[in-house]
Amino acid sequence: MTTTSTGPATLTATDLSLRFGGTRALDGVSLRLTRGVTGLLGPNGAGKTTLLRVLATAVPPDGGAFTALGHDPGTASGRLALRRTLGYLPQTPGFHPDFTAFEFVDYVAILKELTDRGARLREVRRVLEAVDLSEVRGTRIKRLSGGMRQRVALAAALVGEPGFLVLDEPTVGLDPEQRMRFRELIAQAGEGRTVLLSTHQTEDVAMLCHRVVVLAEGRVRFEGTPADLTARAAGRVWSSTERDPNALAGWRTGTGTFRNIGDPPTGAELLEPTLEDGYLLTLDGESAEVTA
Ligand SMILES: Nc1ncnc2c1ncn2[C@@H]1O[C@H](COP(=O)(O)OP(=O)(O)OP(=O)(O)O)[C@@H](O)[C@H]1O
Repeated sequence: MTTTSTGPATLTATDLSLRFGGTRALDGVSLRLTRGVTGLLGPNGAGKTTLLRVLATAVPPDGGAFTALGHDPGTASGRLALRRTLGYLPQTPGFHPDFTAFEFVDYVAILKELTDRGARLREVRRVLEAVDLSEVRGTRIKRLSGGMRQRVALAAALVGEPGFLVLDEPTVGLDPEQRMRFRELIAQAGEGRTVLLSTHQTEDVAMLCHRVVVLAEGRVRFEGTPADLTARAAGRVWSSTERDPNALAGWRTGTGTFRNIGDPPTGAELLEPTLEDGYLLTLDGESAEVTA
């Protein structure tokens, strides 16, 4: 399922910063995106949503600049051009619960300036079909399950074939089967498009992203391939029968042994690293949340 497309930069951001009072939500973020799905990982409060909102032109940065798909949102015309090719799935999509799935997506299509009624209705049907919601398109959103609502939000983001898709934790709250289905949809969306996907699920990144950015305290801690992030943990994951006090983090696994990350003692039984291990080590264990 992993998207492999690379190539020239479609988005380049330089030194983006944004403060909320005394909080530096973004503190000099520079990054480069290409076509395909890039994962954005980071602990709570790292600045992921803020970065996505800036890149989706929902809020201007205090400092720094970016261009996306050749458009400069620092100018009024560039901002408009970028918005016309943008699909944004925010963390809390603002549904009107009494709208049906069709009415909501149609409403978004109108906002996206699809003014020809026939073409617009065809496009709404197309995106609802793409996310497998054709059968419930006449159902009110308040009666849909959480997973279906997420798919309505994705359909709305896909209206008008955007070249740049910004997805803020789209798989949160989904059961494993729905999450798998959603990953397939995002992988399809990533073919030929630039997709930035914020998530807390390291498996989302391992299974579907060709690049990954790790953000912490408003700064980029890592930018590269999922394989590079995993490789950071090579030789730094080991098993033990008791909790190892020298480990940066350690947790008891289902088999009763401990999985530790950090600097292993001599003779330790090394384990195959995962992307999550590489991610936790990148955060240096400081703000990593490890749930066994
Ligand atoms: N509108 C706001 N007003 C004040 N502070 C804000 C605002 N939005 C974000 N922040 C602060 O900026 C920092 C980054 O928040 P942000 O929501 O971008 O993090 P996040 O990585 O998306 O977190 P999470 O994983 O919990 O969604 C946090 O300290 C947050 O409290």
